[in-house]
Amino acid sequence: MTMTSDKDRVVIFDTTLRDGEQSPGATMTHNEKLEIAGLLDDMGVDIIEAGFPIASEGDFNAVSEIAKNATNSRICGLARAKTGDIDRCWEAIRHAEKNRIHTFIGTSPLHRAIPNLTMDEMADVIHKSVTHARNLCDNVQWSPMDATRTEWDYLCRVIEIAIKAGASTINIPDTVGYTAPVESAELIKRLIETVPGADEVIFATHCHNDLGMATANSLAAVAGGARQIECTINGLGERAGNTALEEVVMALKVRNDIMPWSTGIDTRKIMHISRRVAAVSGFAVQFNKAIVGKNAFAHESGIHQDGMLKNAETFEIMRPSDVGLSGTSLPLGKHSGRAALRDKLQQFGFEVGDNQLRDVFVRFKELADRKKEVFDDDIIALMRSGEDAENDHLQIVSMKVVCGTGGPAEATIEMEIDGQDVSATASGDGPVDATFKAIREIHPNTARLQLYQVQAVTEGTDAQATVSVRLEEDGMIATGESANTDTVVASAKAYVNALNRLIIRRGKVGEGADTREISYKDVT
Ligand SMILES: CC(=O)SCCNC(=O)CCNC(=O)[C@H](O)C(C)(C)COP(=O)(O)OP(=O)(O)OC[C@H]1O[C@@H](n2cnc3c(N)ncnc32)[C@H](O)[C@@H]1OP(=O)(O)O
Ligand SMILES: CC(C)C(=O)C(=O)O
Repeated sequence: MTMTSDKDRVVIFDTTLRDGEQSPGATMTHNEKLEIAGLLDDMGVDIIEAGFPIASEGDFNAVSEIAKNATNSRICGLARAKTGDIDRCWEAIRHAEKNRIHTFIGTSPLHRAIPNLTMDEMADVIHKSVTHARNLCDNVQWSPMDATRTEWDYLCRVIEIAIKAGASTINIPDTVGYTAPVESAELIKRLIETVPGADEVIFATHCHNDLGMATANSLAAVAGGARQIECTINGLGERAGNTALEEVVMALKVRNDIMPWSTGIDTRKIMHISRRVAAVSGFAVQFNKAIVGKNAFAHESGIHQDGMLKNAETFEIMRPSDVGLSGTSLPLGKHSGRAALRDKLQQFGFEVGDNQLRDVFVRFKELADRKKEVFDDDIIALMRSGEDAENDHLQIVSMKVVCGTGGPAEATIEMEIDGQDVSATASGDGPVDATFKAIREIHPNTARLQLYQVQAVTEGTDAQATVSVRLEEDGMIATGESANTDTVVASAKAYVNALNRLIIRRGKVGEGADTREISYKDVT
C-alpha cells in the first residue's frame, strides 16, 4: 500500500464553470451549471470555481446555488481587485460549507499599463484587496495574472504582500500559455525558496494551452513544488483552453512512479462528465484527445488489434474502466487484419473456417477501401451477402449505369456464367429498372419480382444499403440480399443472388426440372 502524506497530495481546482465558460460560445444555462457542479463535486474535485459573481445576475445566481448545494467541494468565486467585486463574490459563496474568494490583478508590465498603475500603486491595491477579501472569508486565493511575464523581483514582492495580507493560496497563472515545462518548474521552485512566508501557503498553477504545453507545464509546476492544479474538463477555456483535468489526473495516476503525487479524483467518473460538458458547452471533444477522445481507447490497425486481443497492455497504458469506459473498441477499417475480423464475426455468432475467413476478408477489404468506417451492421450485411457465393451460377463482373435528367437510364452489365463472359445493355425507367432489364437480357427468365426493398443499414452518405429482392417463378420463391455503398450495385447483386437461388431450386425440383435453354449473350 502506498502511503500519501499531505505534501504528496495535489489539490484539484476545477474552473470549467468560470474559465471554461469564457470560451467563446461555451455559455451554459443555470441548470447545466448546477448539473456540472454536482458531477464535479461527486467525482472528488477539491475546489470548484463556480463563476465570476460580479459578471452578471445569472453568474451570481448560479454561484449562489452551487454554493448551497455543494457537499464535498469547496466553492470558489472570482473577483477583481475591487471592493464591489469581492463583496458580490462573498455574497454568492457565503452559504457554502467550504468557500473561497479568488481575487486577481494583472501584474506584468502589459497588464499594469491597462489601469495605468505604477508598481507601488498596484502593490497597494493588492494589499487592500486581499485584506478586504480576508476580512470576509478565511480562505483567500490570490493570482498575479500574467505571472509568467511579470518581472521576477516585482512578482516576489507582490506575492509577499498577498501572503502577508492573508492569502493562503498563491496561484501562478500562465495566462497566455507562454511558459515551457523547464521554466514552469523552476519558477515555482524559486518562488518557494525566495518569497518570505511561501512555505506557509499552497502554490497553485493555472496554465493555458496556447502552445499545447498546458498539461506538461502544470505537471512541471507540481515537480517544482506547486500543490494545486487549476484545470477544466476537456481542457475547455479561453482561446486554446486550460489544462485538461482528465490529463493531469490520469498522468499522475499512470506515471506515479516518476510523479509520486496523488489526487482525490474518482477517475471512473471522468468519461461521463467529459461527455456532459461536451454536450452542454457545445464543444465536441476532438477524436484523438488524450483520455476522453473517441479514439483514445480505439485501435483500427491490424497489428495493434492483434496485439490487443492477445494482451491489452501491448497498446494501452491504462484500462478503459479506469476512466469509466466499458471497454476498448476495435473498430474495423481498411487497416484491420484477419484476427480482428474473426473476433468480430465470433461476437456475432459466425464461426468461420480459414477458407471462409479468407473469402470474407477479401470482401471486407474491398468494402473498407470504399468506406471510411466499417460498422458492425456492415459486417453482418457482408456475411449475409456472401452466403452461397461459392455455388453461384451467375456472377456480376462489372456494371456501368448512366442516369439523370433528360432521358431514360441505361445500364451495361458484364457477367460470368459458368466461366463464360457475357454482357448486355438495356435502358429503363430509372437505374434499377435498367439494371434488372440488362440482367434479364443476359439471363432471360420468367421470374416475377415480388419484392424490392432498400434499407440503409449504416449512417452517413457513404452508408451501406442492404437491398432485398424476392422472385417468384412457377410457385417457387427465391430471395436475394446484398449490401453495398452503391444502392444500384447492391440491387443488381441482390437480384442476381435471387436468380442463383432460383436456379438451384429448379435443379432440386426434379430431374430435368429446368427444361428451358439458358441463352447467353457473348461479350462483344
Ligand atoms: C485571465 C482571465 O480569465 S481574467 C477573467 C476574465 N473574465 C471576464 O472578464 C468575464 C467576466 N467579465 C465581465 O462580465 C465584465 O468584464 C465585468 C462585469 C467584470 C466588467 O465589465 P465592465 O465594467 O463593462 O468593464 P470591461 O469588461 O469593459 O473592462 C474591464 C475593466 O476591469 C478592469 N480590470 C481588469 N482586471 C482587473 C482587476 N483584476 N482588478 C481591477 N480591475 C480590473 C479593467 O482595467 C477595466 O477597467 P475600466 O472599465 O476602468 O477600463
Ligand atoms: C484569473 C486568472 C487566474 C486567469 O484566469 C488567468 O490568468 O488565466
